[in-house]
Amino acid sequence: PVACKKPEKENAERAAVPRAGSRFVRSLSVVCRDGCIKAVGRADVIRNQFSGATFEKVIDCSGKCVLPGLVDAHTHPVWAGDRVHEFAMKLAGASYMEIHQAGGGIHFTVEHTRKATEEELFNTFKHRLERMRRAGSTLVECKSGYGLNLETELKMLRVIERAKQSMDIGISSTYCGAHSVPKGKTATEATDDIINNHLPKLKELQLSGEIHVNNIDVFCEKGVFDLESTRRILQAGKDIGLQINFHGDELHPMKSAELGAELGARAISHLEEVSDEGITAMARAKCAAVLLPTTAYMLRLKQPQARKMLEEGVIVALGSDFNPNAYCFSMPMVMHLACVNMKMSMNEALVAATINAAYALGKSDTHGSIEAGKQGDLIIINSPRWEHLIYQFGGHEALINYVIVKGKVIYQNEMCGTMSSY
Ligand SMILES: N=CN[C@@H](CCC(=O)O)C(=O)O
Ligand SMILES: [Zn+2]
Repeated sequence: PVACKKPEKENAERAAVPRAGSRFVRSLSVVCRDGCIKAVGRADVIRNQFSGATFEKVIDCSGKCVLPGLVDAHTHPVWAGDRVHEFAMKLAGASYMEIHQAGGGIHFTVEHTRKATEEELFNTFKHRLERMRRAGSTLVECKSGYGLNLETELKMLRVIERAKQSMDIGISSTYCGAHSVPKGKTATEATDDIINNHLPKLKELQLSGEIHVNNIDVFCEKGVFDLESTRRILQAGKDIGLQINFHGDELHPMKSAELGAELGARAISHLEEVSDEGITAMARAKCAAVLLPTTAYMLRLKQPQARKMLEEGVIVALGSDFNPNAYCFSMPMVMHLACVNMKMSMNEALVAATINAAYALGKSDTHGSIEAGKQGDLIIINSPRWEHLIYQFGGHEALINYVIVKGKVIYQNEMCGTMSSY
C-alpha cells in the first residue's frame, strides 16, 4: 500500500548515488508525509511501525507495482505552431537540416512563438504537462529556445516559471537561447548577444527571484553553433551559476562530449555521433548522456551507442525530447524504443528514466527513486509485473493507475478497473 500522512516534522534529505541497477521488492509499503517519503519497506514491517497512525489516504496496491515517478530529462514543451506539414516532408525524404536551412524547422516555430501571447503559451504548455503526467512523468526538464531574441526567451522562461509555481509537477528549467542562429545574425553575433545581453538580464532576474533557471543549453551542431561559440556560451552560463546541459554530437561529430567533459557539464543530449574519446571523457567526468530515442527513430538517425556507454560507465539517462519535430510525451514509449533500438535492458531503461535522469538534472538527491527522505513522487502500475509499462508499447494509458507528486494523488486513471491491465 501507499499511504499519505499529514506532516509532523521536517524530513531529512538523503543523497542517493546514481547506479546502473535496481532492486524490486515484493510487498512494498510507502508512507509519505510533508511531500516526502517517510518510510519504505516490507509491508509487514511498515504495518507494525505505523500501527497507531492515521492516514489521509491509503491506496491498496495488491496486484499492482509501485515505481518512482518517471523523470523526463529533455523536453522543448513551450511553443506555438505545430509542424505536422514538415513530418510529411520528412516522410517524403527531406532531412532535418535541409528543412532547417530552408527556413523551416526551429525557425518556423520561432516565428509562431514570437507572435504568441504569454497566456496562449502557458495554456498549451499546461495541457502538455498534464499529458506528460498522465504518462507517468513527475519531474520534467523544460527548455526555452523558440524565441532566440531576449524578449521571447524571457517570455518562455516566465511561462515555465509560472508552471513551476502553480502545477503539481517538478520542473527543471533550461535557458536555450542558443537553440539556433536567429535569422539576420551570424553565429558570432548571436553568441555575443547571448553573452552580453541575455545572460546579464537572466542573472538580474535570478537575483531578484523573478525566475529560477537551472540549466544552460546550446545546440552544438554543424551550421548552428560551432565548438568555440558553444564553449563561450556554456562557460558564460556556468559563470552565472547555471548547470551545463546541452545538445551535442547529434547530426555530425563535433567533439561536443569532449568539450562537455572539460567544462564540467552535468549532461549532454543526443550523442548519436559521439567519438570513442568523447565517451571515455564523459565517463571520467561523470557527465550524463541523455539519449533521445524518439528523435533517432523519427529522423532515422544512426542510434547512439548506448551499450558502449553503459559498458564504459557513462551515466545513461533518457528524455522524450518532446518538441514540434518529435511529438511524443510518453516516457514509457521512450523506454520501449531505448530497449528495442538502443539495445538497453528493461532495468537499464527504467534506471535511465528515473534516478539517472534525475542525476542529469542535478536532482538525484531528492528525486528518481523510492527512498526515505526523497520527494514522494510515485506511479502505481495496474499490473503485478512492472515490465508491462515498457512491453505494452503505447499501452500506458490503461496501465498507469495513479500518479503521485509530493505524496498527493494528482491523477487517478478511471480506465484501471479491478482487472490488471494485461
Ligand atoms: N536538435 C535540436 N533541438 C531539438 C529539435 C528542436 C526542433 O526541431 O524544434 C532536438 O533536441 O531534437
Ligand atoms: Zn532538444
